[in-house]
Amino acid sequence: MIYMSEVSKVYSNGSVALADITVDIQKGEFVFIVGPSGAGKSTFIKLILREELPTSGRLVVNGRNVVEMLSKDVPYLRRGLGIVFQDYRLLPNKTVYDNVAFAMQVVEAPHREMQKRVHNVLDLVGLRHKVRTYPSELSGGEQQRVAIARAIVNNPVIVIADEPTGNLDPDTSWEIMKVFDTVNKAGTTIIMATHDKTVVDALRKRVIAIENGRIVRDQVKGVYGYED
Ligand SMILES: Nc1ncnc2c1ncn2[C@@H]1O[C@H](COP(=O)(O)OP(=O)(O)OP(=O)(O)O)[C@@H](O)[C@H]1O
Repeated sequence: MIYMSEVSKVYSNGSVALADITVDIQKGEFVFIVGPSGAGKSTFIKLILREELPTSGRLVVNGRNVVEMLSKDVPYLRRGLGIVFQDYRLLPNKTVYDNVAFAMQVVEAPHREMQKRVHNVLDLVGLRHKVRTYPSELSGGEQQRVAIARAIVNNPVIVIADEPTGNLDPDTSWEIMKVFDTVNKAGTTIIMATHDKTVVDALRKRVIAIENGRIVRDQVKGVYGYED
């Protein structure tokens, strides 16, 4: 699903964000990316999304060679990827329904199919009753559930989440993690960068630890491994 071979990323200011990363993530896996601030976690995610290109190395995402990909093919890559951010990034002037539907309009889905699918994913995240609500009228946890609904509405093969529980209290974080677990059990690969020790230690999923741009640990039923 995701294959990196000897991938390095040096930003134009000379900052070495990733060095010699080799990793293989299979379909259906749930992977936590952990490590200290500045270790390279966000850069790892940006390479998968092709927001940044590796300086060297090979990178294949969902069967596509990301390094040699033409710019015009990037939207096809991104259609197979769902993305969830720490700060939700919902459109404030659109309802819950429209925030989720918008992701399907972009790919020109037929109207009926869209309605059905949007209601289905809002059911899955437990927010069917909030379809007409605006983001400002929702709690942080509810906003994040809308963001997850939006990320999965087009049936992506991989969902990538960058600190999705970073702004949430522990109880709400658990609810969000349950939603991710349900999405994963339905077969979607999940890659999540996080500083949430409680969540990582409780779920015992694969843990990849990055420090100074290098993978220092890759555990099958891993733990967070840091004190913060
Ligand atoms: N656009 C950029 N230009 C130059 N250097 C960058 C850029 N983005 C990140 N870096 C540097 O690359 C290194 C890795 O940063 P990255 O954001 O990937 O770390 P991180 O593990 O996600 O950190 P955090 O947990 O704080 O989000 C850091 O030294 C950072 O300063």
